[in-house]
Amino acid sequence: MLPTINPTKTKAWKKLTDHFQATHQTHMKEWFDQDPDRFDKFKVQFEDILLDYSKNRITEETIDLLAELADEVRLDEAKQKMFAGAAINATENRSVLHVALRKHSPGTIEVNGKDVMPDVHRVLGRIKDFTTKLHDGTLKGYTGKAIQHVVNIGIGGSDLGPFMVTECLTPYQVDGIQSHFVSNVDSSHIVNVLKKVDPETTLFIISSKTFTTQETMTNALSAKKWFLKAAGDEKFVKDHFIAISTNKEAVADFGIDLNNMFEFWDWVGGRYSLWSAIGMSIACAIGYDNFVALHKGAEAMDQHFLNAPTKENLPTLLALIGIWYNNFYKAETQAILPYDQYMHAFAPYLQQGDMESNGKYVARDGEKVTYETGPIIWGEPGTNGQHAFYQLIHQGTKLIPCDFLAAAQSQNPLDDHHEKLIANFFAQTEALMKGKTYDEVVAEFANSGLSDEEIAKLAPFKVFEGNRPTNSILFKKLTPYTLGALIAMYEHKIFVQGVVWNIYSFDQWGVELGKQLAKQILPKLSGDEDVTDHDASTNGLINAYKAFKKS
Ligand SMILES: O=P(O)(O)OC[C@H]1O[C@](O)(CO)[C@@H](O)[C@@H]1O
Repeated sequence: MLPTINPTKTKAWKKLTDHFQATHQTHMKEWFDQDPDRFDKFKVQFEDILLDYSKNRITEETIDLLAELADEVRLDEAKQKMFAGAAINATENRSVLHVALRKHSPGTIEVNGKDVMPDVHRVLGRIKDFTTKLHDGTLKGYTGKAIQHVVNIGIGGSDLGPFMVTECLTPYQVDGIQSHFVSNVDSSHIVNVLKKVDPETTLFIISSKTFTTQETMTNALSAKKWFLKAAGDEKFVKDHFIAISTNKEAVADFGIDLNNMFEFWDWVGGRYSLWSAIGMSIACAIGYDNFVALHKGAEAMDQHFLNAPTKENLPTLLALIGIWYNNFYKAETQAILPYDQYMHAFAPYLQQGDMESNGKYVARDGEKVTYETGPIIWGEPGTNGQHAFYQLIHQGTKLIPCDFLAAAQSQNPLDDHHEKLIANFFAQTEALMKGKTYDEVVAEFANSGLSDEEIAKLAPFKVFEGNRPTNSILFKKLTPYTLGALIAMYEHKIFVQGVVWNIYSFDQWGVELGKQLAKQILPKLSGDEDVTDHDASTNGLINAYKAFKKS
């Protein structure tokens, strides 16, 4: 169990509140002007990943006080507990061991007195055997043709992580294999995918921790029906359907041969499961060795997180800076802005990772918190975002801390595309920090031919306050290893924030009520009778739906 410590009652919190009052009106530009070493002071490099956090509204004292806060809430103890397999997910009485899934170095990790590592490596061995057969063409469909299409059917953590990684690592895709993902229960999703694949050469991976999730089970049944329409015999299902789950009975009930089931365990949270057999679709897409490289990057980040002091610790720094804005500046959101088209699914992935983990208003003692917890996560790849929502980041009324991410080496070098991309990244963070003063704007009008009066009218619209915070995360290349490290960095950032906010980051009770009510509403959508047993709005919507459907 993690201790219950209200962060707002710590000495550090009080000091941070005073420190905020003393510093929040200072423009970052002043700090840059005063200190030519500011970049060197506020940058950390871990292997090929550089974090520049100098363009934040912080001083060295801010970081000192945030580090004190981390100490007072006993962050180190919480880390040790997670890595040692303690049941820190107390509301479900479970360990939280995604770090065990990517542990390739020797050592044991025990859950209830049993070392989990042999099982982890046994399943990894099965993934290796399976994907080797897929890639050498010995995995055949019911007519003897080699498998060419891999369709992952899952949702939430059983989709977002594998989809994001597969997209990020598109350049590593194994020749001859095409990956597809189906998540939404909206039939358009599966119908569109099924149009692109051939039953003779398609493997369906049914990914669901519980194997009860409505969306996944509905899509899986539709896939099976579609397949049987072509194959004609249940005996062929075993050649085209595999299951990734913790629930053997449900997998068997669905009709999947248990030899085709790849297991994981209840100590793996859905949104932390891409490292487990849930990553089968990743290994199918990029090959087992690259899947292991992804693991190894994450494992290296795990060790860095566990051992590096706070001020050199990438996940911890990102977490504490996030707390500074969330709780003292009252920023409501956090933007994730990868300057990398292959990372287009990174922000949606982190939406679940972060918001399902830290979107909680109940503290570890069961009382309602009196302070802000998890931010709203959003974002799009640059430069597309620049032409959509950056106006608001630059000149809107809201403070939006942003993480900018990019690789120095392009996966597809072409003329000066990459230089232009990177120039935009650097320029945006510079503009957000510096802004543009009234005098600078007026000076730009020098040869415009406009009168002083016309200039004075226009100038206010062209002023940028600046002082808008960014983290810059620059890495050498988006390899499997580096991607693994980046994902683990964000996972641990989320962990640190949950520890400080005194909440349980590894349950997700907040998704249950909607699921329950959907089950109640479903049968009422058929039949002619008017529905009257919900609130007026819900009754009205159900009845309007039925009327539209009939008409
Ligand atoms: O893997 P499962 O059990 O189908 O669950 C899918 C997703 O549903 C949730 O339980 C809630 O949306 C997520 O936490 C999880 O990743």
